[in-house]
Amino acid sequence: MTPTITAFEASPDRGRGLARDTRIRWALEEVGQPYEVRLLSFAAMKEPAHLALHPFGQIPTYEEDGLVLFESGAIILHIAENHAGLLPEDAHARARAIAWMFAALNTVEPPIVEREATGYAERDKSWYEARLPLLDARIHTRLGELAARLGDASWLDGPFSAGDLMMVSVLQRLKSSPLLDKHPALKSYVARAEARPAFQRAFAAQLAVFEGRKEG
Ligand SMILES: N[C@@H](CCC(=O)N[C@@H](CSCc1ccc([N+](=O)[O-])cc1)C(=O)NCC(=O)O)C(=O)O
Repeated sequence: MTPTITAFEASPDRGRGLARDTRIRWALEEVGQPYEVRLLSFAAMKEPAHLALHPFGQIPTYEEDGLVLFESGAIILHIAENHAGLLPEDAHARARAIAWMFAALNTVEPPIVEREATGYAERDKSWYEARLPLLDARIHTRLGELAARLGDASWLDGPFSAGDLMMVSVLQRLKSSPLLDKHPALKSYVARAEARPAFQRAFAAQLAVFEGRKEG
C-alpha cells in the first residue's frame, strides 16, 4: 500500500525545502517508495481530524496500512527499517547510523532552532543583541565537533545512511545564515547530499507544491 504523508498547503518556507516533509520525501525517494501527499492549511492542522493523527497539530504525519506516525525522526526510522537503502545490514553499523539520527535531532538541531526562535521572537527584547553571540557560539561548537568527526569522509559512518539524511536536513536550516561558512567541510557535506538524485526529486516535489500555489 502506498503511504500518505502530510505537508503544508502553503509552506512558510516558500519552496526552500526547510519544512520537515522534505526529509520524509527524501527518505522515501532514497528507498524508491512512491507516496501520496495530503496538503493541509494551517487551520486544518489544528482541527480534530488532523489532531487525531498528530497530537501537536503539525506536519508531517505518515499513514500506511493503518499505521499512523508523527515525528519526522520516527517516520524516517520506520522507512529505513522497512526498506533497504538507508540503514546498513550490519547490526553495529545500523545502531551507529541510528545514533547519528538522534545526534542530529537532539544535539545539533536544538541550538540551531533556538537561535532561529530567538530571531523570530526576541528581536525586540533588551537582551537580544547580547544573546545572539552566545547562541552562535553554541552552534559553532557543535558544527566544529561534527566537522572534526566527519573529517574528509563523504558520510558520517561508512555509506550514506538515515543518519546523514537527518544531519543534512538539520544543517540545511543554516543555509540562509553565514554560520555554515565557517565550516567548509560541512558545506561540502550538505552539497554532496543535495546532489543525490533522491534529494533532487524530493526537493522538486515540495517546490512544485509552492509553485503550484503561486499559479493556483
Ligand atoms: N519534531 C517534529 C516537528 C514538526 C514541526 O515542527 N512541524 C512544523 C513544520 S516543519 C518546521 C518548519 C516550519 C517552517 C519552516 N520555514 O522555513 O518556514 C521550516 C521548518 C509545523 O507543523 N508547524 C506548524 C505548527 O506547529 O503549527 C518533527 O520532527 O516532525
